[in-house]
Amino acid sequence: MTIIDGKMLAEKMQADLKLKVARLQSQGIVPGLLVILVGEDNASQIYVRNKARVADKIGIRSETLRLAENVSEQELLNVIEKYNKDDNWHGILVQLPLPNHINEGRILHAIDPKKDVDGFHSYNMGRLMAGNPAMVPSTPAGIVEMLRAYNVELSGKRAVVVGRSNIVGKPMAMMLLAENATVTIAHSKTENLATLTKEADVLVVAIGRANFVTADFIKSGAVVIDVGMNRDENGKLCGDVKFDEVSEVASLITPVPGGVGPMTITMLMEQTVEACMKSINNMTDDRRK
Ligand SMILES: Nc1nc(=O)c2c([nH]1)NC[C@@H]1CN(c3ccc(C(=O)N[C@@H](CCC(=O)O)C(=O)O)cc3)C=[N+]21
Ligand SMILES: [Mg+2]
Repeated sequence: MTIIDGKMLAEKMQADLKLKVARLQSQGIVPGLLVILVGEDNASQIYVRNKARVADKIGIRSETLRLAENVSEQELLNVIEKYNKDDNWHGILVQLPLPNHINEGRILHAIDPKKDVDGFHSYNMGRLMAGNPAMVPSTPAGIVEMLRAYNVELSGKRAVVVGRSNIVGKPMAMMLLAENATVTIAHSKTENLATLTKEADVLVVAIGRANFVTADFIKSGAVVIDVGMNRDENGKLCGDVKFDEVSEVASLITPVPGGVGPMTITMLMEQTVEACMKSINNMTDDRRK
């Protein structure tokens, strides 16, 4: 069994990105990522801080705009509109979850799809579904990068994704399909889940329940990707997969922490740089017109 080192791969990609950003900087261009954080949710504060730290390391200018928990939907929409128009910001990310009084879908749709580094806007989701991806959600994109780095064969293989969220499960299934895997999406209503997952050559687990997936869910030699980010009964960070026993059965497995999480952040940065480069090309195109 081999542990997929997401942290190391993320650091390598960050070093490559740093060079790319340095080249942009020598032309006087600095990619900018605006993160909007509503309220005081503890986990969100940590994630946002991590994003800012990685942006800084790569040379991306980032700013976290903190809005009060009781900010109105309209105020938030106004803020997004302002940054949509501001050419200095190439990426805009609204940290989820949002407070209940705010309609998440309406907010995500207010972000200019060109600046939607999360890939959550329906335009970008549609592009992914159409097989012509633009901005893509960073968690599944990071998983595809990990599978590629570890030479995991996907074509013709049986992939099972547990979880059907718009931010992980659904886009993950589309990306695996694009790699010619035979894809099944399972979820909380799926009957005989373990029987199904036991058929998976590649199993992606994104259900949000600590240590839910045990060794009896796993085909011998399977590749297991754990998207979970939970706290166990001792408050320790853990995934959706019971690592100790599943790693006995799997051929490759991601740890938590140090697996999917660092790759998620890195792909966000990559998309910010990509958005910046595209915006320059568009400006050049406009001048040519
Ligand atoms: N608009 C939006 N975009 C997101 O991408 C987004 C979001 N909202 N809301 C919350 C989730 C969660 N998420 C994580 C990213 C990195 C780690 C990460 O780096 N985890 C570290 C451990 C971090 C720790 O120690 O707590 C690891 O797995 O090694 C975790 C979680 C992004 N999300
Ligand atoms: Mg994650």
